Amino acid sequence: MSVITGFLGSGKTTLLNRILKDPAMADTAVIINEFGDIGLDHLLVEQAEDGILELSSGCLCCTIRGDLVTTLENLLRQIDNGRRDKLARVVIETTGLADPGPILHTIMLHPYLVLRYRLESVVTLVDGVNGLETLATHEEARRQVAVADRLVLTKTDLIESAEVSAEFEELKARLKGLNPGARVLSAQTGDATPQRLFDAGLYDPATKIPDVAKWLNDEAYIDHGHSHHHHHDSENDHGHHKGHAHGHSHGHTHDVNRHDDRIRAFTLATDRAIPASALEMFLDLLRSAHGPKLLRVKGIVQIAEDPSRPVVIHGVQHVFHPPATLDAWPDADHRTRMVFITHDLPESFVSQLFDAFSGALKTDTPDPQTMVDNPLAISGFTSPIRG
Ligand SMILES: Nc1nc2c(ncn2[C@@H]2O[C@H](COP(=O)(O)OP(=O)(O)OP(=O)(O)O)[C@@H](O)[C@H]2O)c(=O)[nH]1
Repeated sequence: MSVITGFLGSGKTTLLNRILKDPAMADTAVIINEFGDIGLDHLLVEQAEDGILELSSGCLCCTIRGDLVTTLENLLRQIDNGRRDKLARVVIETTGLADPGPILHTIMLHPYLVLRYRLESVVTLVDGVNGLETLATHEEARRQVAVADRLVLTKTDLIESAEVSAEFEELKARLKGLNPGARVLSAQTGDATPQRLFDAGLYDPATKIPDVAKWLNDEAYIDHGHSHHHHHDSENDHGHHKGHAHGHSHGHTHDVNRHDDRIRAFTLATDRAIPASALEMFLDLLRSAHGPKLLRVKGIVQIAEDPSRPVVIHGVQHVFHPPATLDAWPDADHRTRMVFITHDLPESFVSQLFDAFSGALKTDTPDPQTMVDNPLAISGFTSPIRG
C-alpha cells in the first residue's frame, strides 16, 4: 500500500492521471475521491462495479465508498470471492492539505487490514516553482516532506528565469536537509514511473526478499552530514553514531530555513544488542510520549536473545508496523541501525533513551528501571527487566 500526498495543487491528480495508463499499474488499485477529478474518458474503461473501474492498463480506479476502510475491505472481498485474481498494490491519493498520518492510522490500527496490507511507499509531491515558499510558510508541507520515501518534483517545466532556477536548487537542498533518505524524482523527465514511486517497501515485490540497504538508505544520512554544522555536543556523543545529519540546509538563506531546524534527520547505529523486551519498551515510550514528534522511523535491530535474526522496525508518525523478524542479516553488517526524522525531538534524547534500554548505562543517564519506577514516568509501563 502506498500513499500519494502533497500540498494543494502540487500536481497529484496530474501525476496519477499519467501513471494510470502505465502497464506497470496493472493489478494496482488507485483510490481517489472522485472519478470526475481525474478525467478517465480517454482511458477506455472496461467495467464498473462498487465504485471500482477497471482501466485498459489493468489498473483499478476506485472512489471512496463510505469510508476508506469499507473501500479497502471491498477490494479484499473481491479477491477472497475469486472475483479478482490479483491485487498487487493499493495507492491512496490524499486530498488537499492531507496529512498521511490518519490514513496510515486507519490501516495499521485496523485489526484485519493490518494483516492484509503493508505500507510500501509514502510519495510526496513538491511544486518545483512554489515549493520553497510553501515549505517556508506551512508546517504541514514540511511534515509531508519529512515523512516521504519518495519526493516528486512537479512543474519543473515552468522554471525559466535564472532566479527561479536558483530557487529550485535551493529547494532541492532543503528537501535533502529535511529528508536525506528519500529518493527524489522528477514528474517532468518521466522518471516518476510506478516502479520508482512505489517500490519503496522493505520487500522486493518480485522476489519477496527484503532489501534492507535500499529501504533504510542510512548511507544518505551520512553523506548528507558533511556540509552542516552539528548541534552535537561532546556530552551526548557516545561514540556509536555512524553519522549525523540535521534537518536543515545552511547557507545564504537562514531566514527561510530556520523552521527546518525543528525537523531533524539522524541515524543511530550501535554494535550493542538490545533485549527484545527493552526494544519494545523503547518503542512504546517513544510512541506514547513522543509520537507526534516522530515523523519517520525505520530500522534494523540486533536482539540480545537472538542476535542472528534481526528485527525490522518501521513507523510513520506514531503508527508502527508490528515489528518483523528476518531470518538472517542481509549482509555482513550486523549492527543495529536506525534512521529517525523527528520534529522537536533532539538526537541526543533518542540516543540516550536507546542507550538506557540497551544497557549502556552511564552514571548520569537514566536506567530503564528508574524510568519505569519513576512516579513521573508515563503510567502503564511495567519493568522491561524480567526476573
Ligand atoms: N506546467 C505544469 N503544470 C502542472 C504540472 N503538474 C500539475 N500542473 C498543473 O497544476 C494544477 C494543479 O494540479 P493538480 O494535479 O490538480 O494538483 P493536485 O495536487 O491534485 O491538486 P489538489 O487536488 O487541489 O490538491 C493544474 O492546473 C495542473 O494542470 C506540471 O508538471 N507542469
